[in-house]
Amino acid sequence: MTISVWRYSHLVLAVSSFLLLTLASITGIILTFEPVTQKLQPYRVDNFHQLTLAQTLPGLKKSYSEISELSVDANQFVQIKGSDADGKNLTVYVDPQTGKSLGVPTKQNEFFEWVTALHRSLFLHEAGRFFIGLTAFLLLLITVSGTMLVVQRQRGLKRFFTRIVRDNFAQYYHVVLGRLSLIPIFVIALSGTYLSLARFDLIGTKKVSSTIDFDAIRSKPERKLADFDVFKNTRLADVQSIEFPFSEDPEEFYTLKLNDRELTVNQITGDILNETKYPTAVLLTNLSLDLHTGRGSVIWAIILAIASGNILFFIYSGFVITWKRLANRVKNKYTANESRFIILVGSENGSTYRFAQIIHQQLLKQGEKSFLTELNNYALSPNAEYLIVLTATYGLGDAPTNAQKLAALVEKYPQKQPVRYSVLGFGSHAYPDFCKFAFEVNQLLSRQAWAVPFVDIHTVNDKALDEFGLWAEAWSQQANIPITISSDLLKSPTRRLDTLTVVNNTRTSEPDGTFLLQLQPKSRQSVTSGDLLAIYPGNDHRERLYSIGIVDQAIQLSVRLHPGGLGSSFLHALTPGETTQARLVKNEHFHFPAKAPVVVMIANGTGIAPFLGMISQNKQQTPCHLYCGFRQSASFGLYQAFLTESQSAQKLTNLHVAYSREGEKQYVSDLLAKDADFIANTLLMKGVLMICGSLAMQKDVLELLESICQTKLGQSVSVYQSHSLVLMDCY
Ligand SMILES: Cc1cc2nc3c(=O)[nH]c(=O)nc-3n(C[C@H](O)[C@H](O)[C@H](O)COP(=O)(O)O)c2cc1C
Repeated sequence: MTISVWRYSHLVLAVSSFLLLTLASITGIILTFEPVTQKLQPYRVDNFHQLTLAQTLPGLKKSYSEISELSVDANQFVQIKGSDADGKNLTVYVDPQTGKSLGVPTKQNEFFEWVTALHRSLFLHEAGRFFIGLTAFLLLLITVSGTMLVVQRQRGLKRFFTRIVRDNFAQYYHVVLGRLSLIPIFVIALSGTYLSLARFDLIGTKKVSSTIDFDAIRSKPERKLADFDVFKNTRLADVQSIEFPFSEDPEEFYTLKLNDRELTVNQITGDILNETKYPTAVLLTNLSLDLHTGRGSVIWAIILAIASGNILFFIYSGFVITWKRLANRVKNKYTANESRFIILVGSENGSTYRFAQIIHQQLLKQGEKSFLTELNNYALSPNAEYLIVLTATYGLGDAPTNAQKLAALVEKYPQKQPVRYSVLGFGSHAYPDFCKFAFEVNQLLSRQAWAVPFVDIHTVNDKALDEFGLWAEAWSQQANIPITISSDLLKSPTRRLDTLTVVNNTRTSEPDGTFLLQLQPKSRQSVTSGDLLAIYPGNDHRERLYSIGIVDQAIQLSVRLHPGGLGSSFLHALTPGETTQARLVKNEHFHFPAKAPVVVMIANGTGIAPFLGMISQNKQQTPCHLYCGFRQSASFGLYQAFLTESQSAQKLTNLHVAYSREGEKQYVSDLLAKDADFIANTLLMKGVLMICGSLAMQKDVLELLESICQTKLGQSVSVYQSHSLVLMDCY
């Protein structure tokens, strides 16, 4: 069963019962004070549980001239009805050992009486009782569906009580308190339902009345009450009530209503004249009353009050959660057919929509036609040029509910024109399959003939605004459409620029125009290979990002000069000793893995930059294999000496180079295909593959990795991506 079935049932049940549930909870909380206040009355004797009828009845009979009935209530207060020496009727609480009067019972407090009537029947008699019974039943179903949701959220029954990942206040405490009060709420709901069924005689609670053989009643041997076996063996704690005989006639008898049976006892001989066990339904009704009202135990009454308070919180937090989800419903200005930008969202709890809205609104503000919808609404979009997918991951690395149909729809509706796609995954490292569904979507799109990779897949951990900002910058740079994430959304609104001094610039005239630039930040920076350097060549919003490697304690960039290119021309012109302003951006997901047994680096062109730094910093000599591709051997010349030296220093284990325009005319993916077994083994032993370079190379490599993973490991590459064993930083 999917998560949505439980979620929708939970919601529908909650919506249909919340008014009565609120009323029942409030009145329920008030009513739990009744047993607590009653228990505080001084009518209970200390050794109540040890007393037998043989120890108590003779004394009581002596103390009162006539007793018609003795009863023991849920508070274990003993009450007798009878008359005193003057023949005056009395009803008193007594000490069952001494017969001493302890007090006169008072009528139920009027306020409690009023609240009880409201709680039980809404002052509507039978109709009200029916609705209250129905509410108890709905609460039972809500508890069951809620339990299933927690099981799914926690990924199995075994992990039911393990740590809960904090999403937002309402959601977090809805689950935390739900788990804690699950049992008391279940008991409240089940006992309430049972009591209602019993009230409407839908459960056989009729007691079978006893028949007595009057001819068999003996009047000898006469015994004292204290010697009656049945009285010796019956504890006061097991008694509900005792009816005393009217007169001394042997045909008049004691009727003992115990907790589980009814006995009639000969008043002269102590013989048991009849014994009737109560049906199970009656016992269950009594148990339900104890459990539902907390009448027997102060501690249980307090637990019930807390659980009822929690029900009120669930009603509130449930509405907040639903409100947030509904608030994300989108009203589009343009249709999907006419829009140039299609933004598709996969979200379970709605937060991803907030991010999608930022992009959507920015595009609209700039006069672009943008259409925002959920992934399940994927369709043909004849004017689409850009497709942006923002999606969360749920369950065991699964699709959110509103994205489950995507794969089928993409197969069914291939776009007719090329569309540039970019996927942004939202997830949390608290789950083992980090952003798995986003990687799957990326994989799915990469297989479509019409889909052109535009910006490398990015991920956002725990809704981190800076990670979202990083993707937005990359996308905006690539599309040349300024997307500014407003200062109130990004926590670090003002860009803090660092001053960097140019240490070296090779400014080579390599055939493909590649050069190496080394920069030294003025202030000490915690920067490492794989991080990014953002430059602002035009001193305006236009930002260019470069992957950096740390070589000889300086920041090293590998840049290809594009004729007329804004960023590359700016960097190419920098001369040693000159200073420039730039921003260092942490790029945690592409750092050299601290614990991997082996690292395979895959690059083409200037994508080698971060790897040069990682190799240079590989002092612990983690086995490193570099697969890189260039157009011709001259392009590789820039790095050759460094890499040979690193091999001798055992910072680099193996080097594989492909040239696309010389010799065998190979691509980096051809080198990998030859070493398919090695690649599969690397993943198997939890080694890490890192890919940096062009998106076209990334697409080829991912296709190859998918087939290697499928054939040799029986898994999709997205599984390894989601476990951070395949890391990518492509552009
Ligand atoms: C029950 C549950 C399961 C989740 N499973 C995963 C998961 O397998 N992988 C992951 O990266 N994130 C997982 N997440 C985290 C969400 O994907 C992340 O919080 C996301 O930002 C939520 O987006 P939304 O509010 O739009 O649904 C899970 C969250 C919840 C509540």
